[in-house]
Amino acid sequence: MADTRVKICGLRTVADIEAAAGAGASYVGFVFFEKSPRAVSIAEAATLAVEVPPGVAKVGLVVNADDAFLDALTARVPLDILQLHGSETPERVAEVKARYGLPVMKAIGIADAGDLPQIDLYAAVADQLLIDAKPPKDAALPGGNGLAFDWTLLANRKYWTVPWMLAGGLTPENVAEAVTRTGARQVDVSSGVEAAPGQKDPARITAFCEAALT
Ligand SMILES: O=C(O)c1ccccc1NCC(=O)[C@H](O)[C@H](O)COP(=O)(O)O
Repeated sequence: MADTRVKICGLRTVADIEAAAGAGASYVGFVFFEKSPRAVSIAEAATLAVEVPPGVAKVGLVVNADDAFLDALTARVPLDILQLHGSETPERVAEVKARYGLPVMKAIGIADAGDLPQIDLYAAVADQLLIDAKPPKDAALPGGNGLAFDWTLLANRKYWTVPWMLAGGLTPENVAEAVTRTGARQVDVSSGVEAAPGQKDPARITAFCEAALT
């Protein structure tokens, strides 16, 4: 799977960035959602962004963010991609893309076949899609819950008109199987490479990248 691309999400320290970039990740994600154990402030992300080597894309993850927040974020942090991880409509995705001039990745939660039509809807407006597990109804977080969805739902629809990433409950132990089953060319992980919520484990980051990239 030498051409697979990896995103490590929820980085909070320089050591996290070094581990992700050193292991061959193509994307690093910063979470701007206060309730998350992985949350960083705009000021913290501005400091971290400087440490990201060229060639590694900096992704800013927001949840139903308004223009005031996005104005402040994009003014301070040199992001390469905005990841919209809330209930943003296709119209809002198009608006964000036009206003900030950055590629937009829309996260889509999947629990069953009834969720699949959303993928085509958002593929028409987003630059990339992140196909993730739908959070449980009582979940505190809209993502980063370490839950996988039924990968066979994607088995007959491997390709959309825009690039996509597989996310949700991926780990060093299951990522190779997930790639084989879904045909994903890009994978995203957060809790699967942590020692505790919000605390990345460099050894698990390395193991995840090795499993996904070799
Ligand atoms: O990670 C979070 O804390 C988070 C908070 C709010 C919205 C989204 C969040 N994470 C989204 C991601 O991009 C995760 O990497 C993705 O959901 C997969 O997470 P996991 O199942 O823990 O690998």
